[in-house]
Amino acid sequence: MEWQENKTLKIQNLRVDFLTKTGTIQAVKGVNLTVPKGKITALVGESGSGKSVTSLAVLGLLPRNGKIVEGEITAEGMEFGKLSKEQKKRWNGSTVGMIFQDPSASLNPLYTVGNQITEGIRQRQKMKKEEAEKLALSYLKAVKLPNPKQLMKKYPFELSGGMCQRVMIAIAMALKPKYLIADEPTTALDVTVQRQILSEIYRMSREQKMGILFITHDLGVVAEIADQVYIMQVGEIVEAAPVDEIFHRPTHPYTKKLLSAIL
Ligand SMILES: Nc1ncnc2c1ncn2[C@@H]1O[C@H](COP(=O)(O)OP(=O)(O)OP(=O)(O)O)[C@@H](O)[C@H]1O
Ligand code: NI
Repeated sequence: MEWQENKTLKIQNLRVDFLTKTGTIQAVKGVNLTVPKGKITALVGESGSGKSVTSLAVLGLLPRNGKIVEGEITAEGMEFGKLSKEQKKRWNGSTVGMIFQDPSASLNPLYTVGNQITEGIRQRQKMKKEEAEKLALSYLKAVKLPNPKQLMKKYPFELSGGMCQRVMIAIAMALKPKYLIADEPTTALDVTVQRQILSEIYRMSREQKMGILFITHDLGVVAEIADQVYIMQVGEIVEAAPVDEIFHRPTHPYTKKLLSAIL
């Protein structure tokens, strides 16, 4: 798959090791991945294959014992490894945004929902508080959260998991990152909410030309929204192809196994 350089988030030969008491774990072993703008790229693989570690590495958010030992991550003409501390802060959020697997862990428990979205908006563009609040309200409406006005005054602990997840998506929309990594964003949500979130994510990719890396176990979801698919197994990408090819002409035995499990 060929994509224009300046319109992709590119991960090249990424290796991530974890140091543990019992030795070194090679969690990611030379991953190559290209996420083009305006499209949805799915990253699929069994539990423990290194999907979350790959995305945390892209954001510079690896746990303390994790280390990028090799590789390059580039977007918008910048190479992540060469950025200053300040630039890395900006990269995280405005170049690449993330919706985490566990939404309760990614919202700040000390601030109201309204505060968190409004601050996100004002970080990105200078505007009066009232204006930012209006905009925040419109993003909460866009993710179909009920009673958005009251919701603005609530703290994360007052919300369900599904609501937190939608708030995270609203924040991602407000920050308008060039790329968004969504790590299992709809696991543990009921089906109706799941559908709404998927269609919001799809809309962001098309309308805002956002490049989305969508991590999931669910091949049904992949078939529905992804443009291209990467299959990961024990720290490596074993197959990469446009979505139709993966479903109709899988080449790797592991991909075939995954597909046979859902058919
Ligand atoms: N802090 C850590 N210390 C040691 N090993 C870790 C650490 N974090 C992750 N790992 C290891 O890295 C590997 C990849 O984990 P990762 O969370 O990326 O898997 P995943 O593909 O996201 O799985 P899941 O689908 O369950 O979310 C696993 O073997 C895991 O044990
Ligand atoms: Ni994960």
